Amino acid sequence: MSRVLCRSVLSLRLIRVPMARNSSSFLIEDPKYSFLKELGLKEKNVGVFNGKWEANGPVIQSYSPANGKIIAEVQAASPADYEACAVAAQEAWHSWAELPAPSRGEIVRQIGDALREKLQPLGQLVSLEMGKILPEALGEVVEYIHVCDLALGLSRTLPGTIFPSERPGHVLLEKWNPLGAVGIITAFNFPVAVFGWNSALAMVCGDVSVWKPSDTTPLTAVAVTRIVESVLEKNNIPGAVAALCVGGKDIGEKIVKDERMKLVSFTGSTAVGQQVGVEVQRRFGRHLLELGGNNAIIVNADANLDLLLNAALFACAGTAGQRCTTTRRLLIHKKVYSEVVSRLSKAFAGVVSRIGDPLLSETLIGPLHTPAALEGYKKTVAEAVKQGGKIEFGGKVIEREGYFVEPTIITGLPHDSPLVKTETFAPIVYCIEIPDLDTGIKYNNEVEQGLSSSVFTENLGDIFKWIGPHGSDCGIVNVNIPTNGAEVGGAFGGEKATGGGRECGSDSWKNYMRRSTVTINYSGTIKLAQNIKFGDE
Ligand SMILES: NC(=O)c1ccc[n+]([C@@H]2O[C@H](COP(=O)([O-])OP(=O)(O)OC[C@H]3O[C@@H](n4cnc5c(N)ncnc54)[C@H](O)[C@@H]3O)[C@@H](O)[C@H]2O)c1
Repeated sequence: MSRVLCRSVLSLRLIRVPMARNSSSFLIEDPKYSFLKELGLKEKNVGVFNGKWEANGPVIQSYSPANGKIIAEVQAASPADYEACAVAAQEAWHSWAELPAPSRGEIVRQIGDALREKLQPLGQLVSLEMGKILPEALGEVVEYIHVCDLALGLSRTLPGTIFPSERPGHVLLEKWNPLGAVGIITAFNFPVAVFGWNSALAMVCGDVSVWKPSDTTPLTAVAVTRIVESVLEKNNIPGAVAALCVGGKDIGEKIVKDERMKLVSFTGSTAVGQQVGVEVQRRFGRHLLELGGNNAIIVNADANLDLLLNAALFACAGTAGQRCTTTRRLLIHKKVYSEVVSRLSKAFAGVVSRIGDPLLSETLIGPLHTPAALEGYKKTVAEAVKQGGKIEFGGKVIEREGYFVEPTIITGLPHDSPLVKTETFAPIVYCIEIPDLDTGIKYNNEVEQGLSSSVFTENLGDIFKWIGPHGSDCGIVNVNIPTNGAEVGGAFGGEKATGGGRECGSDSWKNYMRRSTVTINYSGTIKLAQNIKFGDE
């Protein structure tokens, strides 16, 4: 319910206007934000890159959620601009796919280095435009750098298996080839990393991409694309290998329906992802879905509570609850329930004074991203109270400029209430008492989403139960760490309504390639498999 409301209010934020005449009040002109110019951003930016920067669509004003002020403007894509991107990307694919994978890896390595050079200003931009605190924003850029490193190694190790053939004089092997053009649609909350996860692997696999970022983080997308462009240009590679198409739902829908986009990698809400999945399937395209989460930590009776509380503070309140992996449910053993709720409330109280401007070093929690998210938070808190929930801590919007709320702990709601089973993208955690681990696992698994989960325990047997067939049904199954903060290397993604996609590590490269099973006969005679005799031979 709150998601629907969020979406309708969000659209109010996307004020599409003619280019503003008097733009002197834009934050980009404030020397405090000089890092924006270090990234090549201006008051008015072009949001479409197809090898050339040209856009004819509506103008989007990008706001800082910390103060509601306009940072700068970005001209988004028109339908014709999208078409130009798709055509240019396809054209660029021919030469890109012919480059040996290690040469493509070398380009991705250089992108990693170019990101290292711009780490600080790019992190600052993410912090200003998305609202996460600077250390987390820098971490997000570092994730892109790490995935470039991973992709570089992959470019020299992309496998292909040879199987023993049952036929003499035959070779049976698997050959992996690039897909072609890939559409990448990303969410607001990881405006750099999620593109990086997809782009770096897709590039070494020999694919080109058309990226449609969230229309509330368009400046970050322009800055990232400029960094990638600088490397492509230096190496005489067509820019459309990494095309950018800033836009809203309209451009997203074009990508989803476009048969030229062999894979659509979509990161966002479950509601939109479900439509995307169905539409892409309708044309028998491939999809990679990274959707919503409703993540739980189980606190066992024997949990190390110091460790748990340290983890839970970041997991529940960090990023103002705007990670897909944020902990939204704490399933706490009855023996330690009261202690955990009381100590967590104290920990939350300790960070309230450190909610504020995400660019300041003392800040631990920044704002929500939009006024719509603020409304979603208020609505969920009000509904929880109406349904008999108790606000143990927080529950209020902070009266100051920007979209700030208190991290919130709610007790007293049934484990299976619709509110508890819904992802509200804000720092709200429900505490639920459990009699034992089995019940905790049952509650963990009863929500529609299946992204991340964690148990805090010192018991080896419980750990193996948790990671086994009757344990957590999520894609990420942690022990004694928060549900959030994944590292590059392991596959990232979730089951059920989280979409089933995997990115960023392990064998997720397979998403970006097609597999051919090849049988080569060098025997000089035709032999059928299974020794079948056909005709009179
Ligand atoms: N599982 C993951 O890896 C992961 C990572 C980050 C965020 N998320 C999820 O994303 C959500 C928050 O992000 P959001 O608010 O930006 O999500 P959203 O679903 O509102 O938007 C995501 C993207 O889809 C585009 N879009 C909207 N309608 C579309 C349509 N009909 N067709 C194609 N594209 C369309 C948007 O413009 C945006 O670029 C949360 O649910 C969060 O859990 C998941």
